[in-house]
Amino acid sequence: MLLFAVTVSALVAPPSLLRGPRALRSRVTMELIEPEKDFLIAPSILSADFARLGEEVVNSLSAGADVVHFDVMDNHYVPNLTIGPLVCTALRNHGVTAPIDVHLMVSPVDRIVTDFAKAGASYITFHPEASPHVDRTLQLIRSEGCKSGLVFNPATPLDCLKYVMDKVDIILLMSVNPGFGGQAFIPAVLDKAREARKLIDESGFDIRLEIDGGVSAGNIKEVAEAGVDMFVAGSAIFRDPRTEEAYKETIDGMRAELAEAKSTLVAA
Ligand SMILES: O=C(CO)[C@@H](O)[C@H](O)COP(=O)(O)O
Repeated sequence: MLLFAVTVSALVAPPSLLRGPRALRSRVTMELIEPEKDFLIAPSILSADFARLGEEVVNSLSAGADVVHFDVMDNHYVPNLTIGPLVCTALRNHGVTAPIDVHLMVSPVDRIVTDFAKAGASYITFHPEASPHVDRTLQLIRSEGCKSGLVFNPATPLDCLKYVMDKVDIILLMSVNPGFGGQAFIPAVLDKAREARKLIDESGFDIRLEIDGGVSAGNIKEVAEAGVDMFVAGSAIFRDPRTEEAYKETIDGMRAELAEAKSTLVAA
């Protein structure tokens, strides 16, 4: 399993961030340091209680989550409308220091990238169908000091990846059709995960393989064994009772399954 290396260049604030306030600048650069773990768990705040968002995010992180998954929907690229850069800034101002993984389900993409970088995004991912110039958008994200990534819907092939492998830090496979939480996992995506894992390993680049949709303690082991190392889970984590203890129980259950997956992977 590949881990991200933290490079010196990744820690240097790009010119656009240097225009921002000093406090924000140091927070943003700090959050580019990824947790040194084989597997990352990223609760999707789409299923959080938005009336208590700061508290919900802090509880999920205290419960053992690694990354905050931040779903941005525009009611154009996907049939739902959620949150933007102001909410990302609000989470940073609330004291959230974990990496924020911004999943853009918006079209067009480019004009919102800088705003999210300034708001404290750590990763920014987008759908290739939503940007006419995929290579340029990936470069833009990195030039803003964030880790860049592409998102593939369940029926979207990975074809374009081979041309931009050197420009992605993360590949996100949707295991549901984007737009809503609480949908059932689409098993055909497991084959795509194996395909993506092969591409990553053959490329030699440090690239995370993330999955999003219908992930729970019940299927996370199988997903990890297919080569995934970053797991978004919304409704499996943010559910009643909405307490840190309940979130910890769920995340601990996922980690136990991941430990088993790791044994299988090491033995193979
Ligand atoms: O991006 C999306 C949906 O478009 C996801 O992040 C969902 O929010 C995941 O929710 P669950 O399927 O885990 O409930």
